[in-house]
Amino acid sequence: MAYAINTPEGTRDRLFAECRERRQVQTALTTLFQRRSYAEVSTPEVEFYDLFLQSGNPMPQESMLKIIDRSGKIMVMRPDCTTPIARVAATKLKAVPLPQRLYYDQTVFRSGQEHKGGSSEIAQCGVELIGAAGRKADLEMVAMAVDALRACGLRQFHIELGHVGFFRDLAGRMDMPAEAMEQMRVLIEGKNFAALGDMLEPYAGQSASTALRRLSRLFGGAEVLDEAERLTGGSSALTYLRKLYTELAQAGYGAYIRFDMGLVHQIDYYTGVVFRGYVEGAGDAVLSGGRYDRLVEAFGRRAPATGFAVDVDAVAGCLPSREPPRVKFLVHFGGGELSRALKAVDEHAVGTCELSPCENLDETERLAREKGAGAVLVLEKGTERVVQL
Ligand SMILES: N[C@@H](Cc1c[nH]c[nH+]1)C(=O)O
Repeated sequence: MAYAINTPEGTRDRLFAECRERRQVQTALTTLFQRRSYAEVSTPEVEFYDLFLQSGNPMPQESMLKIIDRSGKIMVMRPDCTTPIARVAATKLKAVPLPQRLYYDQTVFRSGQEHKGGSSEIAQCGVELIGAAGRKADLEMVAMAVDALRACGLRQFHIELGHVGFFRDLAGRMDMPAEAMEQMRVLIEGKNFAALGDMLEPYAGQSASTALRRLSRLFGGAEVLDEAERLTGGSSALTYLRKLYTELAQAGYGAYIRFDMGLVHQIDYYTGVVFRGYVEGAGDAVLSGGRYDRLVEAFGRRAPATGFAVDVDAVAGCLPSREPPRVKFLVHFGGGELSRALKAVDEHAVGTCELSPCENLDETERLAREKGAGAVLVLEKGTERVVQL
């Protein structure tokens, strides 16, 4: 049977500039993470599906790429980095005192984005602060989210803060069946506010329903907290967000912070502050994270935690494209001249000088012209000369 020479749906080859920009973002992020005392961990690309079942199936099953191993067990291509790291923190790192600061530079695999032209392979660089509850840890994480995007070279971006307690509190005040509650969560997550309005129509008499219908408007600067307070009569989630904001603003992060009280992540392990990073003018979030205080416990160790992951390619796609280096020199070298030839390449700016594999100078000159190089450096019998083309 004829074999189609292409890659599976949702995957693609990435060449030159894309790889360079991806590497640039990864280096900027991992350098920052190390500077803040986060240590690198790496987990397998395949995990048992049961790992995600044990942690309460935090993500839709259909988004996981599955493989059956030789014994018939279901495995999944790592759909998330946080769950395996929670497993590691509760097992391999059990004896290591908390808090633990961990970072990763890994790929996650999520299917279902292909129809939107999205990729099922997502390069993520992220951090997890495990074993730290409360305000200071949340402040560290949100500030680092801002610093991470800044370190990548982005200027026009913001971090949207929300709190899962806000929605949970409102939903708890509603007299509504559990399935309707879940349907409502899905509509809010998809920012499908028209359908949410229709769905809440029969509940119009309940006071929390007015606030839920206004969720789409509870989005913007710190004034959103005032409006949310007016609508709901206040909640501990709002008080907490206000405290965080005051301290972030004092530290100079205020201009980067916005609020979205309708922020509900698709991943379901969050228990407190949640946030997303957006670049001005780009649609999808480039950073996502939040507090997850019960995930590590699902693997046997009580440890509140918070963290975030950056979508490396999404950030790279927002950076101004830079001219790739161009070859200016070819080095033509004779017998016994290999070390001098390599030294010449190494001394030139990266990507501007390369060895010629040709045996005679005419061929090297032809090759140099083809490549658009302006000159050939000839190293023979201890001598050196430059042939301009
Ligand atoms: N794992 C989450 C991000 C995150 C890291 N830590 C907490 N949340 C994601 O992929 O969206």
